[in-house]
Amino acid sequence: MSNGWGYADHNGPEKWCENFPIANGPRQSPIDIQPSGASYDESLKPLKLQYDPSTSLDILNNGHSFQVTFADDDDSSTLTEGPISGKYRLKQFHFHWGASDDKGSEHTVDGKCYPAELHLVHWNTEYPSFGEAASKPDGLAVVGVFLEIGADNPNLQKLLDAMDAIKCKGTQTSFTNFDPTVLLPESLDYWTYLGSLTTPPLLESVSWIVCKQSISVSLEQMKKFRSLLFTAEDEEACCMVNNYRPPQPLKDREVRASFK
Ligand SMILES: NS(=O)(=O)c1ccc(NC(=S)OCCc2ccsc2)cc1
Ligand SMILES: [Zn+2]
Repeated sequence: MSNGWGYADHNGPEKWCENFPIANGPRQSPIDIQPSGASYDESLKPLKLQYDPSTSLDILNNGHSFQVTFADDDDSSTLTEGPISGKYRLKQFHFHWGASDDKGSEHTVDGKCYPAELHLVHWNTEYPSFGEAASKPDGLAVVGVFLEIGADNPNLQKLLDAMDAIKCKGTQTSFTNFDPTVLLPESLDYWTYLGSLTTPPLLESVSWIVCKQSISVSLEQMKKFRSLLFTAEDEEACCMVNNYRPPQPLKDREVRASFK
């Protein structure tokens, strides 16, 4: 791929294996979650998410999605309990979404796609940094939350209001005092399985934690997501939509449920 990976026909998910052969590995993400095939595990603990809003730093259009980055130089914003051991620090959150409401999520549930999916990315403090953790089988933990078309979600509004400032690839702006807890659903029941980053470098280092309950997003709010561009200011504009990888083979993995 001449100009790096993306989501177009010439550089999208079907082509990633050319530069990232792990794309065909044994624990790739996302997957189609089949609730009837998931086994309830009573040993799974409730998720413990403790976020300090003062750790939010900025919001960036990285040319693949937009992400809010957090200060991760201490244990102010962490994920503990749940299916993981130890303490994982929040590094960033971002979204994946579609050009229309019938697609956009990365994980699916019995083949159902959601219009968008939120990923809260954490790294294991057993390791010195995100970069180090990203190459370890237990290095990362990502909490996934589905967005479903419904009522306007006021908790998304601060993000959406920042979109005009990060329309183009490489643009960023300050994004302080934001508590990502407001983006979580009421119930934190979850499915969990061992997988990977869903974008290159597709490293197989992620404990996936996918919430069963979705959060709402309105049609107007989805249009705002779709107003972002994959492209930089000096390039021909290309709308940032369909920035999702389709489900990958489950292979020899189990999906566990924290709920009956
Ligand atoms: N969609 S995802 O949640 O699986 C996801 C999360 C993080 C990333 N990548 C990040 S944050 O990369 C930072 C740079 C890096 C360093 C070592 S490996 C990647 C890619 C995909
Ligand atoms: Zn993601």
